[in-house]
Amino acid sequence: MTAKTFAIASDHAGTELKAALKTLLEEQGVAVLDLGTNGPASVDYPNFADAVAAALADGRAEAGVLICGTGIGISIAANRHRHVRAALCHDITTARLCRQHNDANVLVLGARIVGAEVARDCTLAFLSTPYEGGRHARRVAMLG
Ligand SMILES: O=C(CO)[C@H](O)[C@H](O)COP(=O)(O)O
Repeated sequence: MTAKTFAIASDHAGTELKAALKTLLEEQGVAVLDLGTNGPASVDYPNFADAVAAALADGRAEAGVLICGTGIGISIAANRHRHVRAALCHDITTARLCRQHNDANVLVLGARIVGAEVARDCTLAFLSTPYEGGRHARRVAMLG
């Protein structure tokens, strides 16, 4: 992943994890565009998936991180956008393979499912793993 700027967003279930991952990304030299939410008030995760999708579409960011309670709803919402390949990851292996095989451009995490250390490992793997292309390119092209 060669993204210079990551867009990051979560619903109310993911604000604490979002803050931690924002710091982690910045420590890795990545610029972070924080699209909320930033308080404890209950919000609707599709709006935050749409915000990250819009940032990718208009070039404000090259990749994204999305977080909700399970990661499921926000990944469903994100993948409604044809330019988004959002991957819900639960461990370092899925975070690595979603880059190598799927050229995922959005990492999705469930804040109520994975612990903070696993989420950090997933983020670092996502950040550091390049897309392999080759046989995967034909399949990824079929997604768009
Ligand atoms: O995981 C989620 C969607 O997939 C949401 O974070 C979850 O549904 C929010 O639930 P609640 O309103 O009870 O906090």
